[in-house]
Amino acid sequence: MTLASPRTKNNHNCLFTERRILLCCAPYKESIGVEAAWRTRIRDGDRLCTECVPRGACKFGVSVLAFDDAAQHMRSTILCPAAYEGGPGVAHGGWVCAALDEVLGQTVMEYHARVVTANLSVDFRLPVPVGEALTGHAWIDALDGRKVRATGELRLAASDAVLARATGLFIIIDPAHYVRHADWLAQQKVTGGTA
Ligand SMILES: CCCCCCCCCC(=O)SCCNC(=O)CCNC(=O)[C@H](O)C(C)(C)COP(=O)(O)OP(=O)(O)OC[C@H]1O[C@@H](n2cnc3c(N)ncnc32)[C@H](O)[C@@H]1OP(=O)(O)O
Repeated sequence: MTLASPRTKNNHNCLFTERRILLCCAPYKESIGVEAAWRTRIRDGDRLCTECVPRGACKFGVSVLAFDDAAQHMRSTILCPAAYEGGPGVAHGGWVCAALDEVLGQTVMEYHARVVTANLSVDFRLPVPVGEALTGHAWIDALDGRKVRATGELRLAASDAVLARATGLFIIIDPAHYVRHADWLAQQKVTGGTA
């Protein structure tokens, strides 16, 4: 498959910022190994964490997202950056949790609404190599009011071996969530990082 074809553009409202975003198809499907039916979105600015927005990329190395809408299943390409090396050549467990949080969270937000993670349970099955192509998989298990449960896996792209698995509980938040937090924090006599 040639990757040189221009992106197919669709206007779409970003769930978080209400900005118009692009849903992009085709260019990187091959890298993620997805069938043509999967809808692929390149992460060029939409639904990134606040600190990642200026650089237009996820700091944890979660890049292309592809969706099987019928199954509410997401696949993503992931590479553990060298900065998150823990043991020699392998990822720090904190990065594994962060990457799975990202993969599950993106899936829940794609199919439901803006959420925060209330609970994440991770099984570390095998060490995760740094700088090696990985895939993230996640799917929705259940929706119950504001609670969304999802499961996800981090796999080695070369063999599809499952390296880590997580289940998560995500809570749908309203637009005032972070305003309430800022108000709460203002009452806590915080010092802005000084001891
Ligand atoms: C924008 C780009 C995003 C890219 C994707 C990244 C995804 C990553 C997402 C994250 O990592 S978010 C950061 C980590 N998470 C947090 O900081 C959340 C901190 N916790 C909270 O803000 C609040 O505790 C929370 C919003 C989760 C809940 O508070 P609320 O006051 O809104 O709800 P409430 O406490 O009434 O709980 C609602 C329901 O959830 C249940 N619940 C809440 N936390 C729970 C918990 N930990 N375990 C089990 N159940 C829980 C709770 O029992 C209740 O169930 P019922 O409706 O059946 O009564």
